[in-house]
Amino acid sequence: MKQGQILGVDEMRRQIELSHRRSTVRGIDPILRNTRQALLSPAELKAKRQDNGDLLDVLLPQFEEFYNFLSPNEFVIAAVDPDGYILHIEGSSNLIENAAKRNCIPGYRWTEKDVGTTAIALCLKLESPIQLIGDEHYCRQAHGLTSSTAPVFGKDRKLIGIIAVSGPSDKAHPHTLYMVTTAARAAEQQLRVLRRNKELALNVRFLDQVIATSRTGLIIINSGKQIWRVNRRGAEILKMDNLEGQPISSLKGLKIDLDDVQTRPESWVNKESRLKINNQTLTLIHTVQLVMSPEGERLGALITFSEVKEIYRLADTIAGTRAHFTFDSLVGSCPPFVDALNLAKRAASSDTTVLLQGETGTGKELFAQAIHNLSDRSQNAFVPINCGAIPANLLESELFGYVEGTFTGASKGGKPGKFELANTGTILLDEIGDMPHKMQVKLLRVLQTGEVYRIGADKPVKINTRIIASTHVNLLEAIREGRFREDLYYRLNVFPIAIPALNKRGPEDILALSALFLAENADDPPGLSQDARDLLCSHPWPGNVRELENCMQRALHLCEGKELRPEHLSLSPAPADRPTQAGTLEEMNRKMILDTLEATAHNMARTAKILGISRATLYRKLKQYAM
Ligand SMILES: Nc1ncnc2c1ncn2[C@@H]1O[C@H](COP(=O)(O)OP(=O)(O)OP(=O)(O)O)[C@@H](O)[C@H]1O
Repeated sequence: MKQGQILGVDEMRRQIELSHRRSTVRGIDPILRNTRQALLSPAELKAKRQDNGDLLDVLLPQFEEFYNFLSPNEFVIAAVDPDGYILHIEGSSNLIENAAKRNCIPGYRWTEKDVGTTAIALCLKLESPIQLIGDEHYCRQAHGLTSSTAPVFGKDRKLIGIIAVSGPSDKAHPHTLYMVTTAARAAEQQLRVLRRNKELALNVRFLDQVIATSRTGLIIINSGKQIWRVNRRGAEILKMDNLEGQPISSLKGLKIDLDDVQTRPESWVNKESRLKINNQTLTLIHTVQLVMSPEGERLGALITFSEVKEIYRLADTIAGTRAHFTFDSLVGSCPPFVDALNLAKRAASSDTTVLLQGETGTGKELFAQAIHNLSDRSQNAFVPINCGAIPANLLESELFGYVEGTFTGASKGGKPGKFELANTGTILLDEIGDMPHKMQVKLLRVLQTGEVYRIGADKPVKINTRIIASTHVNLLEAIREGRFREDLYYRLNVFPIAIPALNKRGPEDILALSALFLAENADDPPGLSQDARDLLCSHPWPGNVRELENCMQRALHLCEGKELRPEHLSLSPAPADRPTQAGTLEEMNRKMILDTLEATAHNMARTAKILGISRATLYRKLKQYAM
């Protein structure tokens, strides 16, 4: 027996007979029937009708069709839910009145258990169309009738309802069963369409939400390159509404070649474009992807884009180039240090170029970060670059970037330099005194024009970058020796700030910084013995605060008790005991560097750390001593 198919005559008769036997066994009275037939309250019936709203919406118009062929004075038509409850019945009022006498009205349940053998009960049980004629009904009251029923299936062939038609036996015809079955199939088809429409509407609503709430700008164009949709973020970035319907070429500077996207899709990923919008230049990073139909027809394209400064900000957060230090994190109270702090705070409130001067490790980068963080640019990038540590031939591309195809292997779409990355933010040109002469000329031009040329570019990029330069070198001396351009010096020396060496800051600052580094590196830091304090205050600190920080970290490793003593500090005796001749000191430095390099297997970072100097200083010393 196949679900949903009309049974052969013999099989139908056999099933009717079996049902009669079950009805007898169940003790259903053929005259009175089952007095305990289930009945819904009006509220329950209402709820059931609502639950089966889609089924009724589809079936009721079908019932009207029936009455084109059958008379409402002779036939009633009913919709039944999959539990056997009649949800709706139609026919003339006379017929409905008669049907009511047999409980054949909405709210009553018509399973075999309730009413014995009926077309509804058998259709529920067998999930196949059924026709009962006359005394095939178990109930005598229905003996003059012929009833035809057909199941309606929903998703995954699940029974979702039944159509039932009943009328006088002499008017009925086997065709009635076919009519009911055909109506059930038509209802199923309509329900499928209804379901698909609902799913589609849900998908469209979901997609609309995704597009609208995406934090990336989106433009969808059709195959004729006409803008079809722009999402909220896209309109925000472009500062334009009502772009829909316009050609994509109306965005000046955004060139889209769909044929090229099709043949070389990889070259349309993360491309850079400069758009001219309301007389302003907007730099976008965008990716273009084709949208194709399943048949391979080009429907259009999706353009995803972000403002370049958003990307830089993100890169910056990930690469850790954000400025963390503020003036609150700068420890020191001696007058020259406080003077430097006050000057730096004043510098923060303007956009002037600042020149930080101080020995290595005095905290020049910290000052630069603190200035940036107190300035109006604090929400934008802080980009430091060590001009002394980058090989001369790479420095130009690092600072200014390059355009696509400048050199073999140059990354696709070119690469922005540090000046561009720091646009609307701050660039720190660290170790400016070590900048190669050729680059000094180029830097001077940037300072004069406020524009940078990427290597290979014929057009400049306007930049709005605040410049802080720092140096451990005495620049005036460097000018005298011809190593530094005087014109560049005057451009940089607009707001000079001198950061004092640690040995000029006095015992209070040395001890305050020592306490800070101990607290930063241990949960329960030990105290300093008087001897240790004396030693710290008399040490010359050639590596300044950085050397002190390293010294404290090392001491914490060596000290196991509650008190830090001189032997934990691993500092050489007071400077008075050291040879003072310049040549000897140089030799000692050279030897110390060589020994440490050997001990660390030439690991530059570790060597610099052990010696308490920056890596840049180590490289400089290596160059100086021709090692
Ligand atoms: N006033 C300060 N308060 C707290 N920590 C400081 C202070 N000054 C310097 N430091 C510490 O000293 C270290 C060196 O600072 P920074 O890198 O800014 O020095 P620098 O002068 O830029 O060095 P270089 O010239 O070698 O690049 C930092 O790790 C920082 O933790």
